[in-house]
Formats: sequence, structure tokens, C-alpha cells
Amino acid sequence: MGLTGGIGSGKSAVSARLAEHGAVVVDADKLARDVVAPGTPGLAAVAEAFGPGVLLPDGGLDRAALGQIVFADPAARRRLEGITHPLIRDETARRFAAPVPDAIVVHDIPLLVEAGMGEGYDLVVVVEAPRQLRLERLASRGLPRDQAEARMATQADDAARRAVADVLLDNSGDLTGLYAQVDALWHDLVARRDAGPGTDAPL
Ligand SMILES: CC(C)(COP(=O)(O)OP(=O)(O)OC[C@H]1O[C@@H](n2cnc3c(N)ncnc32)[C@H](O)[C@@H]1O)[C@@H](O)C(=O)NCCC(=O)NCCS
Ligand SMILES: Nc1ncnc2c1ncn2[C@@H]1O[C@H](COP(=O)(O)OP(=O)(O)OP(=O)(O)O)[C@@H](O)[C@H]1O
Repeated sequence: MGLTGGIGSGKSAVSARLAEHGAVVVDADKLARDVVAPGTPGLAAVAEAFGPGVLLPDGGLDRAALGQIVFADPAARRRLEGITHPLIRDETARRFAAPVPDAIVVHDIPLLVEAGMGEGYDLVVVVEAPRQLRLERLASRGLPRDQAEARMATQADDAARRAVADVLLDNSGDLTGLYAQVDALWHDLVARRDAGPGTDAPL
């Protein structure tokens, strides 16, 4: 299953709840961090492309500095994605090559729609919340409004995400309301799995 949504929509909250139920979560944001961890070829390639200004004194990646650059400059963002996306794809394939019997695997991918990956999943789940609420939630997570808006401007809009969605989760209320929808989704995912391959169990 593919899970996506705009920045601050609540993907992490949804995938954490699904993981509590027993889903195997493949988190693209986490993989994106792992491929540029200290000592990796990914970090070396990013430093080569963007210069020493994107490194912290300890040699690790200065994510805030790199974020300021790439979300203000589409060419720089494409250059970064040109380095990280193939590494993320390879790392996903390496870690999740062996299928786990009966596992329900959730691919949490912020850029699923932007990358045209909607066709690659048996089911696409999109989590949505109003823009203003997302900005407020991101601010309380420490991401300034102007930076959150800059990221939103580079991402697909709600209409484009809805166009590929099989299931929409509404995160305009509290977490209890979100979890109730996720729990119902989990129930359906289990039913689909238990119906076996080839059967298109209704959701
Ligand atoms: C620019 C970086 C260093 C900023 O790091 P930071 O810790 O501030 O943000 P983090 O990685 O936690 O991402 C938070 C959110 O930003 C948004 N975002 C991240 N990268 C992108 C991007 N290339 N395009 C649009 N939105 C993005 C997503 O909604 C994501 O969930 C980092 O986002 C990055 O390396 N991005 C390139 C890799 C990538 O495309 N990741 C997205 C998942 S594949
Ligand atoms: N229903 C909710 N009520 C209150 N706060 C929420 C709710 N859903 C999510 N949040 C908070 O809003 C912030 C954004 O949510 P979350 O991190 O799950 O979004 P995300 O889609 O994973 O964002 P990103 O694109 O940055 O990875 C988090 O701090 C989260 O705790």
C-alpha cells in the first residue's frame, strides 16, 4: 500500500498507527536521511554538489541549510533529488527485497504523486488536512511558516493527490478522529490480505 499526503498532512501519524497494528512501514523520509548519514557516499555526493556550507562542524549534513537552498531553487532541488532518489530506491530494494509472509507493507512516500508512482501500489491512501491547519501543525513542530509554504509550493496539490487516491483520510480533526479512520483502514487491509491475491476485496 502507498501512503502519501502534503507536508504536515499527518502521514507520520497514520503510519505510526498502522505500525502499532503490525504493518511493516517503509518510511521514505527516514531512508532519505539514512542515505546521507555521516560516512556515506550519498553525503559525499551532496557535499561535492553543494559545497562545505551544507555540512555541520561535525561533518554531518546541515539539513536546515540544505533545505533553505533547495526549496528556494528548483534546479538545486532537482540536483539534490538526482543524488538522493536513486539511492533511496536502491536502499528500499535492498532492505525489503525478501517478502515477509502475510506482512502488510506500507510505503510512506511524501512525493508518491510527484514521482508518478501512483500506479505502483495495489492501494493508494492519501491523508489530507486544510492548508492553514497543516501550517499551524508544522509551526508547532518547529518549521517556520515561510519554509513550510516554500515546500508546499513544490509539491502536488490536493486535487492531484485525490486523482490517484483509492482511500482518503481526513485529518482536519483531532488524532482520535484520525486513528478511528486508520483503524477502519487496517481492518480493510487485513480483509484484503486474507481474501488472497487476485481477489479485489471491496474497501
Ligand atoms: C532538503 C532536506 C535535507 C531537508 O531536510 P529536513 O530535515 O528539513 O526535512 P525532512 O527530510 O524531514 O522532510 C520533511 C518534509 O519535507 C518535504 N520534502 C522533503 N524533500 C522534498 C522534496 N524534494 N520536494 C518536496 N518536498 C520535500 C516532505 O513533505 C517531507 O515529508 C531533505 O528534505 C532532503 O534531503 N530532501 C531530498 C530527498 C527527498 O526528496 N525526500 C523526500 C522523500 S523521498
Ligand atoms: N489530528 C492532529 N491533531 C493535532 N496535531 C496533529 C494531528 N495530526 C498530526 N499532527 C501533528 O502535526 C505535525 C505534522 O504531522 P505529521 O508529522 O504526521 O505529518 P507528515 O505528513 O508526516 O509531515 P511531513 O511531510 O513533514 O513528513 C506533527 O507534529 C503531528 O504531531
